Amino acid sequence: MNTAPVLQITGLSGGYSLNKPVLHDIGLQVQPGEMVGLIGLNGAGKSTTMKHILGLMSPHKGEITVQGKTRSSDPEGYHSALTFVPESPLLYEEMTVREHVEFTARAYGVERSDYESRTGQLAALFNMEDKMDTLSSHLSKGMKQKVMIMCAFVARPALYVIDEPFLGLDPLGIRSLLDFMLDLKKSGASILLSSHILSTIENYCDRFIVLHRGKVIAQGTLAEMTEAAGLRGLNLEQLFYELVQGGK
Ligand SMILES: Nc1ncnc2c1ncn2[C@@H]1O[C@H](COP(=O)(O)OP(=O)(O)OP(=O)(O)O)[C@@H](O)[C@H]1O
Repeated sequence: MNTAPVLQITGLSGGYSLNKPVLHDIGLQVQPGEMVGLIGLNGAGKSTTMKHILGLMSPHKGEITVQGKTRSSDPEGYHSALTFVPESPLLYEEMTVREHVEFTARAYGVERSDYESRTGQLAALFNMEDKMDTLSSHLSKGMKQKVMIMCAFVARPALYVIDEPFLGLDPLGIRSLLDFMLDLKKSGASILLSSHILSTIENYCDRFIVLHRGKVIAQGTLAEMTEAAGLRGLNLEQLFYELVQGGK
């Protein structure tokens, strides 16, 4: 069956100044119900790609569509079709955990009953039930990251963009997050996930995109990428090492 991609990036070049692009002709897709791992060394361009998807930066060239919409053709439809977990938590110090989650739910037009059941489920899943009425400034680093995750998951958009979510999470939190993402995927959601923890994401992502110095140097399933590189049998970490060392 030929399905339309939820996220499609075509010929994207972009960066922080016009005369110094960081991304060079990026092309990638994420299909419905797919979890795709975006991997690359520090500075490869993963967060910059995500900032372009979120509309925090404008492409120098190329196009990004989410469910067939661009930011310029349908800004509201585009933005309501995705949520984001940033690499570092960004919270309002004077707001409680519950207020953050409620604020996000309202922004995404989540029904009250859905908000209540999802919040209860997420609080239990991430072991945050006794912190729901705590000010964010009184939370630990890992708990702050959990608030960002709960905010992204209280809405049910078509696409979740998740930037290195595991840092700071305890082992139970990491497992809960991975299992929750698998459930979302089964329900048809699409996930673009960046992480350096390759041994963890190897078993969870359907496909991978390898970014190196702002270019896509490989993409596909692990089997497809190892086959294409003539390196069958390697695990993701071994293949990644070979690809980026070879690209030096
Ligand atoms: N605010 C900024 N202003 C100017 N250049 C930036 C800015 N943020 C990132 N860069 C540059 O853009 C390039 C890509 O950085 P980016 O943050 O996208 O990398 P990344 O793949 O997410 O890395 P990491 O794994 O360290 O998070 C780097 O060369 C970096 O120096």
